[in-house]
Amino acid sequence: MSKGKINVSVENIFPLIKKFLYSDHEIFLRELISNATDATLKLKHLASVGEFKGNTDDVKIEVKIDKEGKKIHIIDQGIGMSEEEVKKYINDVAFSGAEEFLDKYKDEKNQTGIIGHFGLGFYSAFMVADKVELITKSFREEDEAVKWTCDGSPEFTLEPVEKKERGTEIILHIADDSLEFLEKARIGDLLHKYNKFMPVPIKFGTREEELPLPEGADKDAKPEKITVDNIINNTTPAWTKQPSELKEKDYQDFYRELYPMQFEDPLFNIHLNVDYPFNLTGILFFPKLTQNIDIQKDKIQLYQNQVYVTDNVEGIVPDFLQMLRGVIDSPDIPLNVSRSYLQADGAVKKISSYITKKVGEKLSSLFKNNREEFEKKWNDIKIVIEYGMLSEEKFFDKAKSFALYPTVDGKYFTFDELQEKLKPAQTDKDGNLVLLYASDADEQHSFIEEAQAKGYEVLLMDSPIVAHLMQKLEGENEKVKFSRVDADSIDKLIQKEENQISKLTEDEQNKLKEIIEGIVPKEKYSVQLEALDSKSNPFIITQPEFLRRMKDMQKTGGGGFMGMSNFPEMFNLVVNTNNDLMKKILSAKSKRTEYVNQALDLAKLSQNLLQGKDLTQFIKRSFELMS
Ligand SMILES: Nc1ncnc2c1ncn2[C@@H]1O[C@H](COP(=O)(O)OP(=O)(O)OP(=O)(O)O)[C@@H](O)[C@H]1O
Repeated sequence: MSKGKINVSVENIFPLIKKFLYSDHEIFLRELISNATDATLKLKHLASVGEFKGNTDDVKIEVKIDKEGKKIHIIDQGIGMSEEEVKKYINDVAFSGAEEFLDKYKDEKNQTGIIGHFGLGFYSAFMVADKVELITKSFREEDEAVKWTCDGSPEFTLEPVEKKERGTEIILHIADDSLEFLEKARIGDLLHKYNKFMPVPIKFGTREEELPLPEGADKDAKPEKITVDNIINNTTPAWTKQPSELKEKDYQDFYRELYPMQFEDPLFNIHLNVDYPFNLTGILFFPKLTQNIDIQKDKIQLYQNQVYVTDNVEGIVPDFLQMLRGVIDSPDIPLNVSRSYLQADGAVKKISSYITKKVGEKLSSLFKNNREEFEKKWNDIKIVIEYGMLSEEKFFDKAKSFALYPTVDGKYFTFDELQEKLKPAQTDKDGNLVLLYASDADEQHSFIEEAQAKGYEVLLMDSPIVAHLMQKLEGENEKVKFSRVDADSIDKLIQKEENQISKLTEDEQNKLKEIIEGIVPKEKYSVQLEALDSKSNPFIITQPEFLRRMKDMQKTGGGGFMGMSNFPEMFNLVVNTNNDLMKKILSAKSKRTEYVNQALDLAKLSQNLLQGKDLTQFIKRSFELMS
């Protein structure tokens, strides 16, 4: 037996490991299984080039819990190590790796969000164990098996040991503060979280399996049961295959495998596959999204060579695509660095723009190949696309060809089509194309009807960030204006000629204004007389487009409009001087106030603004006016 002292600058590195990585103790299992996987894949590689002659078909990794003995065993059948290799790799390399890692970690301990904790490797075992044994036999027949033992101090022992099978067994003597890891359920969860797609089969206990009944067996015959290895992972998940090998069903099945609690099918998927200038594979799914852009639980998962790292893909996947689901796997993403570094990293930037490009291409081909289907999906994908158009200039350019603007009656236009088809009817006297829209087809029903009666199209723009998008589109297209149908009377929204003729004389108009202002609450309504079509409603309540849009934008985080949401609710009361009611108001003696209030309440009613006491009064007054 030989004894030695690990050459380290810190007297005792292990308490440090524990302290710094306190919250992440669980990663020891991922690290040790990754090492076992590497050792197995190396052996397979040697076999493929003829340097190893044995059979590597059924090699696996086993994780065993010995609850009574307070031990966890991780056993592989990989290349193993000779005595010299243990000295070199475990005492020197692994240790320097751990030390280097801690150095980095110390510097960045105040920076939140280090992704994964790669680079710690073998010594992470000491986060949960107070003694670690490593028993290993190299694939080279002539090398003797050795056992390395270390109790957490820099001293270790190395001695020959009896071991016939090739490979490495790590025995963790679990420390008293980590006994949770002796629970089968805890280890089962960890294996499921980190290892469910690793490339080498991982055995964790056994399970019973029923054999199929022989042909012609009795109806009541019980199938025979056998005990088989409980393999916890799928070694060839869908993203590791070529798109040509996969059918739609395979993608759907993989979605279920990733998110067993999702019952709705994804709308479509995007298979990512590049090897130059960086390596990246993965599958992204477009889920059905609702109005709700709340943070969701099932997120995109990041893997490195099939090892789960994190589901925080900030910086790697562009913001607007973080509402998608799926997997990305890349060995080229630096994992043990802070996020600010990540965002500045050239490779990572390229990955992010590659993903954006791929998503754009997929959407564009879906639109071109089957517009009808695309239109059906629009409502579920629009938030992602609109958000993308606002946040990524390149995506905005790409999305111009497939972003859709639906009308309240179910027609879909692209922006180009809107301009082409609506221009003749909806251009105002100043040459602006006015695009009318509603945010709620029921609430703005009477306004929509007025617009449609004039032959105008009304778009339905109801997603939460659409105000920002309209702002951007107007910025890019000088002669295009968006206007909500209830922002003014329809003749004012698309004003065709300069002066409309009023049936009232100027004196009458002044008098009318005075009367109405004396009755309606001043702080709420600004009274505007307009000579509209005599068939148009007498009173119309509107909220100026600018004011309302700024408020909408502020709700969803628009810069520069601070304080807008505190702005008092203010409306325009458009009074149609050509409606016959005005004559009645002017000449009425006894019922003037009632007429004005009645007309005001009706205008409120059509805007869904009549409630509570006002509604009760309205009903009462209506009956009185009838009697
Ligand atoms: N199960 C194993 N079988 C064979 N060799 C192993 C095994 N575990 C560790 N080693 C050797 O010990 C070395 C150090 O392991 P360690 O986990 O500390 O770092 P690493 O795997 O090289 O890198 P990483 O920091 O990514 O984990 C490995 O490179 C490998 O040569």
